[in-house]
Amino acid sequence: MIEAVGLTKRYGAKTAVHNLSFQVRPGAVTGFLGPNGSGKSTTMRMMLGLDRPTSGHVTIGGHAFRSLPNAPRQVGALLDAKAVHGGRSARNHLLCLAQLAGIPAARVDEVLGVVGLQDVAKKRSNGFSLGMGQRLGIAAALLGDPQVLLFDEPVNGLDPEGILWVRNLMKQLASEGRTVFVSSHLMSEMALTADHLIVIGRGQLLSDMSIKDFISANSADFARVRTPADRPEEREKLTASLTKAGGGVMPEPDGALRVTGLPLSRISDLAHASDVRLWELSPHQASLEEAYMRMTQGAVDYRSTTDAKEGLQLPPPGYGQPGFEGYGQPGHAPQPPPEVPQQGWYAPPPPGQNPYAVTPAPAPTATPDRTERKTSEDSR
Ligand SMILES: Nc1ncnc2c1ncn2[C@@H]1O[C@H](COP(=O)(O)OP(=O)(O)OP(=O)(O)O)[C@@H](O)[C@H]1O
Repeated sequence: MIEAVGLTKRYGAKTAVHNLSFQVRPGAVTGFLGPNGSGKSTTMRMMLGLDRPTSGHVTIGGHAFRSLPNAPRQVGALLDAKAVHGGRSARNHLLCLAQLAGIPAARVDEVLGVVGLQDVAKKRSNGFSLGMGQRLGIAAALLGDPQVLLFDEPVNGLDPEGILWVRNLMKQLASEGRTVFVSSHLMSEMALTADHLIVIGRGQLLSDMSIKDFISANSADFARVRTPADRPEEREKLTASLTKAGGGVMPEPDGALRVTGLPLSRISDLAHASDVRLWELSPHQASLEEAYMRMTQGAVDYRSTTDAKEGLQLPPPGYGQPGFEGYGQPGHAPQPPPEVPQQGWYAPPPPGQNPYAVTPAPAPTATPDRTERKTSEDSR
């Protein structure tokens, strides 16, 4: 198990990680998500003893990484796949690592086979593609057959077959009872791979729960209802009936109705009782990506200047605020979205509390330029 307690890292005036506390349990794949610059790599580096926390601590199996006896046999990590000596062959690179950790050479050939690099094992790694480099990094992480594995963007540069392979590998490692902690920006992939999610924004914990709970806590499920296009009066009759029954009703641009607060069966019964025919009645469940966008909307440092909100619907006034009673109230005209402490495009806020909607995070200054990384104890 990995445990972070009050973990904080400051680089001069810059707070990269602020008071993070969470546990990563064995037997599951835990996804580590957050916008660019939110502190994921910094957190992982502190886990691996590559950066020293300013305050707080992080332990693996109850020990700080630096005091773990024979750490490579207990913890394997892929942080930066390019961190290899390009003049060495894949096999020699792994042999060096194995010798340093007292791991038998036979294990090197074993992991080369596991990651599918056996045919290029004798080739210099500076001729490797991005995907081959990732596979070599994963082989290095697996070398000591460790119980705890950390992967920073493991599918970066992999083709679809490679991505599927990594997904199955992570799941298999977790099913063997290992602790698997993996960061990624690929939400669709995370949704298929991870059981549990830890989400951070601007160095602070935003969420720590199962994927299923995360999606339901950060999405507004609704039903799409469509009545015959040539009978607007049926649409109005149904809107009145659904609203009277306590549902929220909002028209969609294509003529359908977006209904919240009523189960599908109730919508169907109300339509039947009002003598309204339905051409469509379908549930809409948010994807992990939608839920993630809502959760992190106030914690994104870098955004395009082009208008990515095109095509997104404006939420009705009060949406996501305590006391909001649904769509379809009389006189509901689209209003500008509530203030969020960022510029850029807007996605509707989560139904629950968004920490950034209430208390803007202490804003560590964002510097896309990382030239200052050369400072202090950055030992990479
Ligand atoms: N050695 C350093 N010196 C100064 N600032 C740093 C250093 N390392 C990280 N930072 C800053 O800390 C913040 C967090 O960076 P980090 O690389 O941990 O984020 P991340 O979530 O991994 O980002 P990405 O998803 O883009 O990889 C960033 O603003 C970054 O510029």
